[in-house]
Amino acid sequence: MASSSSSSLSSSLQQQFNDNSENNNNFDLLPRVDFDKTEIVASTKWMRLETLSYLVPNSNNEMASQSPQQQQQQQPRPAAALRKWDRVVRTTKHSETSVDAVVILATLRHSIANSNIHKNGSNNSEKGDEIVCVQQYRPPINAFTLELPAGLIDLEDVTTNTTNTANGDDDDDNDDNNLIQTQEAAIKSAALREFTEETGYIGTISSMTIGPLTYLSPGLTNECACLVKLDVDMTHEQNVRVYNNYMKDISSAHAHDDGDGGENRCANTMEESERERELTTVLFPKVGLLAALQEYVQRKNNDDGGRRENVKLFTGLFSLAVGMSIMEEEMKLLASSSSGGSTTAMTTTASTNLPSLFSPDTNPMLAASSPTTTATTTTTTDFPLVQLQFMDSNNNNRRIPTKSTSHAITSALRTSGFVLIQSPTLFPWELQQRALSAARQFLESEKALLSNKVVSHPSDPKVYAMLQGMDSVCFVDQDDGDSTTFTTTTTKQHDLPTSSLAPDAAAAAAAAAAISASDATILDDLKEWYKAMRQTRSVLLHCLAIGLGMSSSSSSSSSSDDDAQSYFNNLHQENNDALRLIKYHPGDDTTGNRCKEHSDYGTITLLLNDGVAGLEAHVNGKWRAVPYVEGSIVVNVGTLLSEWTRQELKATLHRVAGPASSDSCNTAMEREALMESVRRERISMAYFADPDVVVSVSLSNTNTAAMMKKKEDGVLANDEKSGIETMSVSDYIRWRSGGSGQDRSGVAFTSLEESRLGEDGGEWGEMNET
Ligand SMILES: O=C(O)CCC(=O)C(=O)O
Ligand SMILES: [Fe+2]
Repeated sequence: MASSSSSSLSSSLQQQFNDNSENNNNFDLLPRVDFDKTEIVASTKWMRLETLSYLVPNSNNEMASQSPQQQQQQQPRPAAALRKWDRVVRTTKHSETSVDAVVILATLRHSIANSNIHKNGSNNSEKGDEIVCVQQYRPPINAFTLELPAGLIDLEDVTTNTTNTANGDDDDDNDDNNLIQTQEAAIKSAALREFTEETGYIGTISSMTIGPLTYLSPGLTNECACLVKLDVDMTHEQNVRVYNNYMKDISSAHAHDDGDGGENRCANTMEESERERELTTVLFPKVGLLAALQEYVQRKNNDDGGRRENVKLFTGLFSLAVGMSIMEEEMKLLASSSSGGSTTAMTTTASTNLPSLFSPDTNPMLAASSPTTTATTTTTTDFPLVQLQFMDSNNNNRRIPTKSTSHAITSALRTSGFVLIQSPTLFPWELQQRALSAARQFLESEKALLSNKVVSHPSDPKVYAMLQGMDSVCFVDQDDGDSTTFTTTTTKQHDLPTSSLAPDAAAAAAAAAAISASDATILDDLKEWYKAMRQTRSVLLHCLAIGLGMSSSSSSSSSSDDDAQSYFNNLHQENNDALRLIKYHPGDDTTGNRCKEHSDYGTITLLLNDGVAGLEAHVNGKWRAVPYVEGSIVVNVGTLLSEWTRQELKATLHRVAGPASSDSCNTAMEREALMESVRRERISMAYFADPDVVVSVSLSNTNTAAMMKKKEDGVLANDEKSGIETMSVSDYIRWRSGGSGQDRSGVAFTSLEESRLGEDGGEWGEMNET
């Protein structure tokens, strides 16, 4: 930039600069500090305030653009101007260029524990890696901060390592090498020590890398640090212990405030100074780090179970998270463009999200008291990913979705009927993995298979089980939806007895007994997921009421919040929701579809799967792969909600593709990718939100209405004119579930089948279940 400035400096001045500068001797082009002129303004045990004198070259550009003659003709002018600058220096600093501190980026490698499951008995095989952060009180800002663990480098680190590496050789090159090695060793030992002191974990150096010297706030101080990357090996006994304590803390925090998150106080390894700083460890998922941080900060600053904490972010951590989120977006775009999404328009990209992060009035981290107005949406326009964000609320523990979250979700459900959502608060990655693992274990447990809790699907290559209920969530016996039940029991009394849908405590106990006591945690994990999904359903229905403009006013008064909250949720008070656990068997070329095309029949469906590809939705005349994004779940609309909204929200056909659905593959490679996932087992969990059975619904779908009419014609007095357009939800569910309605087996219809059934009256027995 100032490439010609050296020519304007007299050689004596230049010499003076060189002599006076303790460092940067070889960088002629910089303004130079005259360290001899440094005034010490104030000094304490830890810090010094100094006023520096430095020289700035004059008018570089002007001089450079002139010819040598022009330059000679000009009046001599001072080549440089003297300037002052105040700075803070740590008294612990050894020299102008020595490193003050280490900052530690430590990854909890559950993935490493994976390959060693048998060694330590840890069963976190499904868990995603986590970043270790610390929260502590920082007096200068009178707030808590979330930071990467860090520590000052002690003189001890350097001297210990100097003696270790000194070899008596007085060769200059060797001295330099020794110095570098010494510094490196000092940095490593400081990083390992500080990390364990602050977090209790033992860092390993399998992927240890040391970054260059970086400057933390160069306008203020010459303080500098090296970033050290560490792994936390989760086969290490101490690490497992610290982690288990942390998880215990989290779940007791859960039990206490029904909230989320928790901290590990690591009391046993803590030094007095750390205790005074109220230092705690907090783990965040590596994938989705930015959203998780945002949510944590927002929650802490609002009301975390009655305790507001005023938490701020360390710049380095925030920058890291932004960088990682940019990378995640890039990867997602790559993934969706290479997995059949090539025909999908991709208009929303990471770059469009970033401005909102930096705008004080939209960013919850910058202005914790203002609600966010911009949702973070990514991936494709067909299947956007929305991070659920909530408004500030002084209503204890009530989560009010922001307008932008609500509009992003509603808009996706209007367009494709599908949306991906992420919320580390409502359904953290850790819980997802626990639930999937519990589902797998349940579906494979012999007792469950012997009981009628788990059944094989009559045509698709899968087994499934249903979990239902309110206070005592339990498994539902699966009989085969006896088709005769419907025709023989149909009367004018349309509403199903509530008890058949909400099993009682005795049934719950019986179901629980069906799996042995040692399997109790399986049931607990599944119930936890069920409850998380019930909360998520409630939030989503709140979003939809806001997004569809169902609240009475647009002001953010609590009454309109209540209106929107209850608009759809009031129709879901009986808790008829059901969670279906599904295991698709490993297939081959002869496997048909893993789940034939259908639309869901209820309000909304919340889908979690284990990442094995296959879910496809029929959007704009084409089958498109619904992307899998770690940490997110898929939401889609059922027919009832679609009907309620006069088809404003789309109940989109979807399927789990097998070899029979190669129409979605554009290339041989895509087909091979599909086959690769077909050959793998696939676990998914579909949470169906269903309305109360007493609700009536007007069906505008003529095929459905015609079908209903014909069905009723067969049983009831033949009345061609009445009851065609309206039926109760119970009738509708009964119709869609192929009989009794009790087992919610989820009979699926293609639109083709609906019309065929409409024409000829149809046969319940011909319908396939999803
Ligand atoms: O397994 C899946 O991913 C989808 C299942 C599904 O659509 C259903 O059960 O309704
Ligand atoms: Fe479905």
